[in-house]
Amino acid sequence: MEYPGNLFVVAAPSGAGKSSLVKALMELDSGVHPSVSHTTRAPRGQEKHGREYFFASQQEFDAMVLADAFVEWANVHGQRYGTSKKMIEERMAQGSDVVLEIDYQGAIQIKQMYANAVLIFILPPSWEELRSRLERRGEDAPDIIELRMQNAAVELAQAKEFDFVIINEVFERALFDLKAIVHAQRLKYPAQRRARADTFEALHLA
Ligand SMILES: Nc1ncnc2c1ncn2[C@@H]1O[C@H](COP(=O)(O)OP(=O)(O)OP(=O)(O)O)[C@@H](O)[C@H]1O
Ligand SMILES: Nc1nc2c(ncn2[C@@H]2O[C@H](COP(=O)(O)O)[C@@H](O)[C@H]2O)c(=O)[nH]1
Repeated sequence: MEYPGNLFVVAAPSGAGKSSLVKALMELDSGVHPSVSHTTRAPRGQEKHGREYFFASQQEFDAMVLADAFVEWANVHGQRYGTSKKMIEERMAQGSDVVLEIDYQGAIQIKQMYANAVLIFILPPSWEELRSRLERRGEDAPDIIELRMQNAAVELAQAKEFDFVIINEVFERALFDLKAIVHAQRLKYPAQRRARADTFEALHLA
């Protein structure tokens, strides 16, 4: 089914900067809305239930899997994470663009379900910088950082499966690339060209 809203999937190894980029994009563009995932991991820092994630017990997560409530879910860094089908389909049906910050396994499942979804992979500029961003963020214990660095090797090998790759070295440059992808996608399908409908009419392309 084709919805009036677009679906963007942003994946990256932990620490590459996807949350920072998506947050900055949403501050600039009120047409892009996040999907809040469910996870079995515990909240960290200032995270709030319903804002960063819906924090679920193993039993609650199992029940959602059984009820077919997730459009995708995966095991990531030893925890389970999933995207609610109802949340994203309602938003896209209303004409909102939805952005998912999920791992590569989820991204591949999403592309199988929604052929028009745009898959974007964020690369760090180097392994050293990836580790140092995880350390500087100061939210994960050393053993968790080690696990995330090991998983990053597997994740980076999946970048070639994505529609676009952005290198997040200079933050503003990476944000510019992300904005350009979003704007270009909005012009692609007739139902999504509202912002420049006048141009398409003038060119007899409406
Ligand atoms: N271009 C950049 N240059 C320097 N630091 C950056 C850049 N982009 C993001 N950061 C910093 O790197 C850290 C990791 O970024 P962020 O939390 O956005 O990563 P993430 O990919 O969303 O990680 P996770 O998957 O674990 O949530 C943060 O402290 C962020 O401020
Ligand atoms: N497949 C999915 N992956 C998800 C989802 N929500 C988040 N994630 C990914 O998990 C890791 C770790 O996140 P963190 O918040 O614990 O640092 C990261 O790669 C996320 O993108 C989801 O719904 N599905």
